[in-house]
Amino acid sequence: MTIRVLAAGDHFVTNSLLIDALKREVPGELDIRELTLPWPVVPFGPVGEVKEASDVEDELIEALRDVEVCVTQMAPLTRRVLDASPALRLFCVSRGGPVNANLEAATEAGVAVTFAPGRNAVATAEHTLALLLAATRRVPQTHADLAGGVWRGDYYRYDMVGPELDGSTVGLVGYGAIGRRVSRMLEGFGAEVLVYDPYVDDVPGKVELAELLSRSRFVSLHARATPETTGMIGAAQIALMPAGSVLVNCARGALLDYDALCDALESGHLFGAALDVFPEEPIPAGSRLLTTPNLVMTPHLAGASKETAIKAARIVAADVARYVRGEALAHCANPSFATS
Ligand SMILES: NC(=O)c1ccc[n+]([C@@H]2O[C@H](COP(=O)([O-])OP(=O)(O)OC[C@H]3O[C@@H](n4cnc5c(N)ncnc54)[C@H](O)[C@@H]3O)[C@@H](O)[C@H]2O)c1
Ligand SMILES: O=C(O)[C@H](O)COP(=O)(O)O
Repeated sequence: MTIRVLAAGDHFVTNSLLIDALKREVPGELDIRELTLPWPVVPFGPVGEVKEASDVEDELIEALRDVEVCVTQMAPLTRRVLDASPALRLFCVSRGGPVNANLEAATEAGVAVTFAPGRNAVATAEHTLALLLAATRRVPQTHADLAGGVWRGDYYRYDMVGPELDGSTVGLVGYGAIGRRVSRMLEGFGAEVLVYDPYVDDVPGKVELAELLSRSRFVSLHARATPETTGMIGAAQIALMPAGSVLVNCARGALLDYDALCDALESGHLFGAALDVFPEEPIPAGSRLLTTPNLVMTPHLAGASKETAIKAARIVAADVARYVRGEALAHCANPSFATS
């Protein structure tokens, strides 16, 4: 039996990556169609022109005609798309969460939704370390000095450079795929790692949040944005961090009070901070973040790498293979859904 599959790729997880992975992982005959989506479709962070999900629904509905399986990063699985696509049984999202799928509607329609946890853990962890070190070693500021023709000697003043990682305590808030990877990297730097994550057990260094904050010279956020984690690091929490500490957020803007962070950088309580994610993306013109001292920022790109895209395609294709073989799906997101 031939299964009709739609590869709905974009410029990150491309159709060619999705199709290569399907051909490698999935047994039997596939009839693969392709749709290339604009980047991004909401609700992903902005790169280039942002399209509303409703703008691509019509194209998607047309491409999904008689299609049983769809593999994609961005395609919006809305109630309207589901209603118009009765042949669809499996929708595989190559992201850390199936954020572009209406799970409730998909479950009602009998469509299994999968996702690709951990596919960007290495890229995000490496970027976290890059930002942490850039903020601590003042890399952007010293580069800007040099580019401006200034060779400053005062970086040899002890108060101008941050603490060494070796022998320092680093607090990780959130100990999932990325937090664990960062922890492994920090071992190589000789740092002591503390962890706050109420949902993991048996982790060496697990402490309560207040203890983590008050003992850590570096704090890095790696929890998902949930009602519980929203605003979890505000002025009171930053005040607990030792003077001269460094705070990094490569997780989600919602976790952190950015005004409180700017206050702590301006007062000098924090030595530095580094951010890859923001409450509003792109950062609006005139934002205080753009003029706050000792802040290193990148435009929500921590998870981006060629390897992330390849792993993402492989993870979703492996679940398509399980579906074809009638096995339980490894990363099924539907609550109380029969996964085989
Ligand atoms: N900047 C980027 O490009 C980028 C890329 C990938 C992921 N992310 C973000 O990084 C974060 C971590 O991603 P991940 O793949 O490791 O996710 P994950 O789901 O593997 O891990 C998240 C961890 O957060 C923990 N957690 C939940 N509630 C918590 C709480 N109240 N306090 C502390 N920890 C809590 C969970 O138990 C889990 O261990 C997410 O916010 C994700 O959206 C950002
Ligand atoms: O920020 C990304 O690449 C994204 O932040 C991915 O996040 P996700 O793991 O929630 O898809």
